[in-house]
Amino acid sequence: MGNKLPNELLQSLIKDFNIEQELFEQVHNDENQITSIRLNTKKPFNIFRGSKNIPWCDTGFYLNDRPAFIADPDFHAGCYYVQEASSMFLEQALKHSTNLADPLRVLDLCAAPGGKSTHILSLISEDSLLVSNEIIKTRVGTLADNITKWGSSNAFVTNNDPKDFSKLEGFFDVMVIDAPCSGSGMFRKDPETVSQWSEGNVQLCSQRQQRILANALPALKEDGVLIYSTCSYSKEENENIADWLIDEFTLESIQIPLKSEWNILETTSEIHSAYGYRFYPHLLSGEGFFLTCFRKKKQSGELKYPKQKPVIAGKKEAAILKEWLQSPDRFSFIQSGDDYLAIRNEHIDDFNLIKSKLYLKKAGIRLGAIQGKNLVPDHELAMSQVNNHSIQRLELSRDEALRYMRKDDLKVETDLTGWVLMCFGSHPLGWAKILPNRINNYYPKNLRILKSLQELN
Ligand SMILES: C[S@@+](CC[C@H](N)C(=O)[O-])C[C@H]1O[C@@H](n2cnc3c(N)ncnc32)[C@H](O)[C@@H]1O
Repeated sequence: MGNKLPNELLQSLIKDFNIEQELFEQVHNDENQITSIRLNTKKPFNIFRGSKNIPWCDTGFYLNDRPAFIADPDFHAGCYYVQEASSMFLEQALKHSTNLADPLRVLDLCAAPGGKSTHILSLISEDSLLVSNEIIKTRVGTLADNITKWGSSNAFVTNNDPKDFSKLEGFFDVMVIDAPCSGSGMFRKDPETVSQWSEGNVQLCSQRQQRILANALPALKEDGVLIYSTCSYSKEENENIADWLIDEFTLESIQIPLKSEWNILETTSEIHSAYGYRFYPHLLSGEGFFLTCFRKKKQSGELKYPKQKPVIAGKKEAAILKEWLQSPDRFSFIQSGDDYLAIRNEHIDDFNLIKSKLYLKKAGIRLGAIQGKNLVPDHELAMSQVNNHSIQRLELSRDEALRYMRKDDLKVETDLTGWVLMCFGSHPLGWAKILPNRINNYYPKNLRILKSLQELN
C-alpha cells in the first residue's frame, strides 16, 4: 500500500486538470510495477518473450515481468536500456520538431544516468553530435559508462554547470532539458518519495528550472529546438515554466501530433497557450511525466572557434590504431594523456571547441595506449559499434559470461591467443588477453558484478 498522496497536489490537479481523483489514487495503491526497456538497434538480441511495443517509441517495449537485469549478459553488452515508458515520448518530440537525417548538434543538459541520451543516440544520424552533460560529479561516471555500453562514436560527455554553456553561444540545434524536479510523477514507482514532497519544494524546483533554462538557452541556435521535460505533476514546474519561457525568450510552441489511444493529455498553458503533454499512470502504462517543445526565434551571437588544434597521432601511431576500427578513415586520432581517442572527422572542430570551454569527461571512442608497437585496447573500444569486425572474438556461454564479468578464474577451450573480445550473443562484453596457459581478464574493475553466481542464477 502506497503512502497517502499530498492533499495540496491532489486538489490542484483536480482544479487545474480535472483528474479523476479516485482512479488516480487507486493506481498509486496498485502494487503491479511496469517494467519497460528500449532496444539498441545496433546490438540486436532475442528480446524477452511476451514483450509488447510502447506505442510512442519504436524501440520501446513493456516486459511481462521484471527479470534480474544484472544477471543478463545482454544487459551488460548494451543491447537494451531499462527505462520508464512515458519518458520515451521524447522520440515523438524529436521526430516532429527536427529533421533527424540532418547532421545535428544536440545537447542533453541534465543527462545522468543516460536514459534520454542513449535514446537520442539511437535517433540521430552518425554524423550528428550528442553532448551529454551532467552537473553532479558522482553521477557523471555512470552516465559515461552507459554511453560507452551503448557503443556510439558520436557522443561527448561533459561535467559542467548549465551556466558554463553560455560560452557556446548559438551552438546547438537541439537542446533537451530533462530538469531536476519535485518528482511527484514517480510516486507510484517509489512511494517512499511521497513524504518528501512539499509545496515549498515545488517552488524551489521551479526557480531552479528557470535558472537552468536561462543559463542554457543562449547556447541554442536560431530556429533551434528546446525540449523541456519533468517527472512532476505540478503546473508550477510544467505549464507555468512554458509561459515563463515565452515571456523571457523569443520562443514558439511546437505541437506534437498524438494518437487518441495513447491517452496522453495535451494541455495549453494559461498565458501563451503553449502546448504541453501530460502522462498520468491511471490513463496509460507509464509513470507521471510532462514534456513541452519550442522553436527559438531569436538570433544568438556568433561563436569563435579556437585556433589551437588538438594533438593528432603521428603516422606510425595512426597506422597501429587504424587496424582496430572497421572504417578508420572516418576518424581522426587524438592523443589524450597516454591514450588515443577516435573522433569522427566531422566532429574534430567541435571537439577542439568543447575541450577549450568545458570539462570533457569522454569524447568519441577511447582506443587505448600504445606500448611499443601495440595498442593496449580500452574498454570503450570493446563496446563500440565501430570496432574492426576482424578482431578475434570468443563466444561465451551465459555462465562463462557471468564469470568473466565477475572477474572469476575463467577456463575456456580455445585456440585463440592475444587480445580477444569476450562476447555473448556475438556482442562484446570486454577484453581478455589469452596466453597459452591463462586468460588475463581486462573487464573494468569498477563494472565488476559483485553478486555470487548462485545469487545470479
Ligand atoms: C531527471 S534527472 C535526469 C534523467 C536523465 N535525463 C535520464 O533520462 O536518464 C535530472 C538530472 O539533473 C541533474 N541536476 C541536479 N541539479 C541540477 C542543476 N542545478 N543543474 C543541472 N542539472 C542538475 C541531476 O543530477 C540529474 O542527473
